[in-house]
Amino acid sequence: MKITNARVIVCSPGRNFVTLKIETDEGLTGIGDATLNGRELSVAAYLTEHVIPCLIGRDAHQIEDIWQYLYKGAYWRRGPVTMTAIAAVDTALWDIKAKAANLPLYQLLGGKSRTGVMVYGHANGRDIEQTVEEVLRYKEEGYLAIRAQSGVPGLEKVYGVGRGTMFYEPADADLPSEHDWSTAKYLEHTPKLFDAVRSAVGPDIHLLHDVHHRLTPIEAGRLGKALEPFNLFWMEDATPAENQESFRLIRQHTTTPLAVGEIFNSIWDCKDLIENQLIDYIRTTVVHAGGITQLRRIADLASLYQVRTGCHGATDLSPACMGAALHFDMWVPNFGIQEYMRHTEETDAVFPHAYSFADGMLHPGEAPGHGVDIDEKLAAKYPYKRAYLPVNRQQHDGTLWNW
Ligand SMILES: O=C(O)[C@@H](O)[C@@H](O)[C@H](O)[C@H](O)CO
Ligand SMILES: [Mg+2]
Repeated sequence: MKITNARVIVCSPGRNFVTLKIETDEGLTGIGDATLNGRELSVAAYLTEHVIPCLIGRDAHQIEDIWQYLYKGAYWRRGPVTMTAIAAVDTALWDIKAKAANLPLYQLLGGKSRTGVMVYGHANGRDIEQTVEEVLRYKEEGYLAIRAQSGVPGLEKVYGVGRGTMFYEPADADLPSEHDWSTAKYLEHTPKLFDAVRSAVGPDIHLLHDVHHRLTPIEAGRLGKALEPFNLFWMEDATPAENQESFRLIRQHTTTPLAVGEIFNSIWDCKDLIENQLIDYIRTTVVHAGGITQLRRIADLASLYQVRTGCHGATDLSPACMGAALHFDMWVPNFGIQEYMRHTEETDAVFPHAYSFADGMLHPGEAPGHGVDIDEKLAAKYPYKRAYLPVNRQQHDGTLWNW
């Protein structure tokens, strides 16, 4: 089955998405997500200018060979742009292979290992009271796991707290907006938030929190320790992960489980943290970590050390990524949890999909392939709009900080 054509579709149904569509001489097509939030057009150009010409005429079934060809053949290995582009090709090819077999993708990976994919929803509010209300709303909707983020007194805007409540979308401006940050205020507030949330929601719901890279290692150790009484499922991205040794320091101070990896793009970024058992959950997902082909390798490595998966699933990852991730989640033996930040209705309409939510779980559906398509006519009605994630500056002197 030969690849006859491939093209990049950029659209903005409420937010920007980049999608790769591959066509074959047998009439089968597949799609893959290629969205890199705030840097979208770099991946679109990488695919159009440098990858697509190399795909035409290749056997669509040779997924592994094409992966190696794009990875080793680029000479310049790894990096978010390259790996997102490779992921898009890989996802589209797995979609095609599963359609050719007339099977849902999870069957090709090894079949179902569970009845559904446990997800965590995002509860956020401007203060503790509103966040507690939101957590209870998610519980009411059947969620088994809930991430809680709240506004911090004295800070105007913080990561994780949006304009509306059900749909959180941080990319919001033609140029990056600038927020104030105060570690002291955040550290003072967050244990109080989880004290209130845990007593309102009871012991059975899994609670999660995303620190979003904003603490130093020793501050992260202190927060993890302070949160121990509230029994978190995980504390995510407690400190920036370029210096992975720093996780050793956090580990020495807390038994709160640690999750890392949504911004990693290769197995090499994950290796030391996993092998040294410095984390409990690995957050890489299909789109930014080289597709299904590499994600399986990361998960297999993680399984040797009892590290479980927790795929990233924010709104800037398109339904095509979510669909593929859910098939992976159905199969992967060391599954932990899947993030589920709901897309808007406009996005869902552009990407018709077979997955659905019921009783705290997502189900990938039984459609052949990964079960997600793109309505190109509808997509064309939503042209690309430049948008960026915000940046943080220290409140007292304006020093640029992590957002
Ligand atoms: O855990 C998460 O979902 C995040 O950290 C994301 O919201 C992240 O900020 C975005 O994916 C950035 O594009
Ligand atoms: Mg995160």
